[in-house]
Amino acid sequence: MSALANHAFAKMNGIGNEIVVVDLRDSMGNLAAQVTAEDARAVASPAGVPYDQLMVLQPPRLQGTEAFIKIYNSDGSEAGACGNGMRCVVRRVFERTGQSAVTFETRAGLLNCWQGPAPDLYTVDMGAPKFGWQDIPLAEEFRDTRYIELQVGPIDNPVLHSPSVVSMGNPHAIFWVDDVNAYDLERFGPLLENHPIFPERANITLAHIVDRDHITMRTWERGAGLTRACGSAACATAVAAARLKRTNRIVEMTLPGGKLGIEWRERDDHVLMTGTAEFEYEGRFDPALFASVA
Ligand SMILES: N[C@@H](CCC[C@H](N)C(=O)O)C(=O)O
Repeated sequence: MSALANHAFAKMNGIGNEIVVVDLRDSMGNLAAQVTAEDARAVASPAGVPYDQLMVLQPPRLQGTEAFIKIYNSDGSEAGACGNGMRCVVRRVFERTGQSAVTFETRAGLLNCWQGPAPDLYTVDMGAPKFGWQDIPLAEEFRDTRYIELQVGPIDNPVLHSPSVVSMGNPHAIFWVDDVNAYDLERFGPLLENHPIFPERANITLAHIVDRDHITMRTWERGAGLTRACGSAACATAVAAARLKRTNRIVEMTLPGGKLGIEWRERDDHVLMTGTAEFEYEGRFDPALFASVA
């Protein structure tokens, strides 16, 4: 029987990024480790609960942390980081415990989170970006990852080309464009996500630099497809733009689902993401969902 059968969940969203939060810390103990890719896909099936990321809270492995969080994409793959999902988890934990600052562990490392500058805002320290080609990872050496040689469309007139690449605990490619809505991201997204240059696939973003303090963007998420928001992509895009000296280190990001504030902090290289998190509804997973994967 799946660890998720009959278990409580909360459906939330982080500026439109569809998130399901499941807290397996108390009730399931070591069964928590047994949530599988099949379970995650079953939850995302038409009879389940729609989501881009499933955030599974497991018992903490390190002293001083609130939980170890496993992050699943709707295709069942695991993600190292999910900024919008983290804000949803943080809101849930703050509301239940009255805390205003907390540390979680994810596959990408420790994440400090705290109440933002207004009651409905949550800040997540997403850690330091990585730029080395092996860290992203890329399939071959690129010394300068501010722009890499990659294009789609005719060789002499590419539709999209020369993305910046960044790891924010997960791989991101950012294509700089004049109008983020002028491209068929549902068509190009899967091609680029699965391009052989990205051995672990990649999240694909179209970004337009409005001015030194403001960027608009849309993202095709690895393992989840077109989303209304991707927090780690917003961090990666802000960092990539600042690295190109085209923006300041504090920027406002406009995504289809809303706005995020991003600061690439000078003193420790960490990226801070601030935004809202919305509760939608809660329920229990129907065990029948998992019957075929039992
Ligand atoms: N929505 C997330 C990122 C999700 C992870 C991504 N699809 C991956 O597999 O890398 C966010 O808000 O950061």
